[in-house]
Amino acid sequence: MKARNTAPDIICPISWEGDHLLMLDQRLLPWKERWLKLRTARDVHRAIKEMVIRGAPAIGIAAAFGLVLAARGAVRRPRRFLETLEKAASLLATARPTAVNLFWTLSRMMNLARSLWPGEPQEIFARLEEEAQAIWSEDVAANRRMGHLGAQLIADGSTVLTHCNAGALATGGYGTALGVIRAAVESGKKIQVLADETRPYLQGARLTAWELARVGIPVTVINDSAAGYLIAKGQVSAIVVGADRIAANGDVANKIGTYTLAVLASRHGIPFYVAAPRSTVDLKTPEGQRIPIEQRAPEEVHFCGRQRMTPSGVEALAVAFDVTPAELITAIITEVGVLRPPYGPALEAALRED
Ligand SMILES: CSC[C@@H](O)[C@@H](O)C(=O)COP(=O)(O)O
Repeated sequence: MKARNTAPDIICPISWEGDHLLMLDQRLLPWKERWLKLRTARDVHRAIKEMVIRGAPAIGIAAAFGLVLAARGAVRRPRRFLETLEKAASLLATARPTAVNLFWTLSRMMNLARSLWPGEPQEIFARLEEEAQAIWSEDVAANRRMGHLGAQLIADGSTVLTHCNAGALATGGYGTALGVIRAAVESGKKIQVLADETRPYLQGARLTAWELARVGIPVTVINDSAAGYLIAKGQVSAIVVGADRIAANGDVANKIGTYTLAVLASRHGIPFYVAAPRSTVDLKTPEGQRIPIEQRAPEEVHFCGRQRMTPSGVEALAVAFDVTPAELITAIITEVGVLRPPYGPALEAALRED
């Protein structure tokens, strides 16, 4: 069954068309709005790896539809149905290592497939399609709930700094960190947003700025290295970011540069909030140092667009994420409540909630 969001203020990175997945190519934003047609799990794997889609919850949702596409193709080879799905899940799991949402959705989808096997492939395909749609709509609902809860932490007249893109493009729609900002604005508060450009991939300059402009929230893009100066001058009231993985003790992996902001927030006594759904919590990883951190191709640092910025012969290191220790985080905003330290028991309790 087709599924898409059509309301004008709803930005959504994917559209499920019943026999293929449409994906907004985030590599081309804000210059071009091009939708790619994906027909196989292999297409989805490539799209995640190459950052056509990015952001922890969005990667997870895309992977769920990758499995739906694999199931659709496997209906024609019923005897190898489950084996085909297992292979597709293993492939999708290699797309990116840090965002735990990818592994969470793959195991949710595969647990369902295994529980229905042996069975009628067409029927299992239909159930997987429903499950992927449920994962997607649950994410949007979680975003809205987080937005509502998080907005209460943001005072009228605040200037909020955010990093990377934790908005509708990075989720099923609406956003985590940007959801908090959007909900604060929707509740009538006057909010200024500062968006770090987020070198090298420029998720802040390209995507956060595009998204906020689209929903009519004024945003000022700053170069990443300006954050310390502005915070020291008292020009930032709070920092709100998303997360790619939250370890059992509350340490948070997020886009490289997040840790620097948390240190600055602590030094200058401003709140540092993380907004993330429970699908981003990984209780199996005890602490942040155990979270696998993605390193991307050095070209992402060497180049700005098509222009090489470094002399030939020098090396570059493209570390994609860092870890912010729990002690630097003022609160973790989830869909079931605003968690405060100590995060270990708070996260465990949040995951037990219905
Ligand atoms: C709601 S998205 C939270 C995070 O996934 C986001 O802040 C982030 O770090 C994304 O990194 P990316 O490399 O663009 O996938």
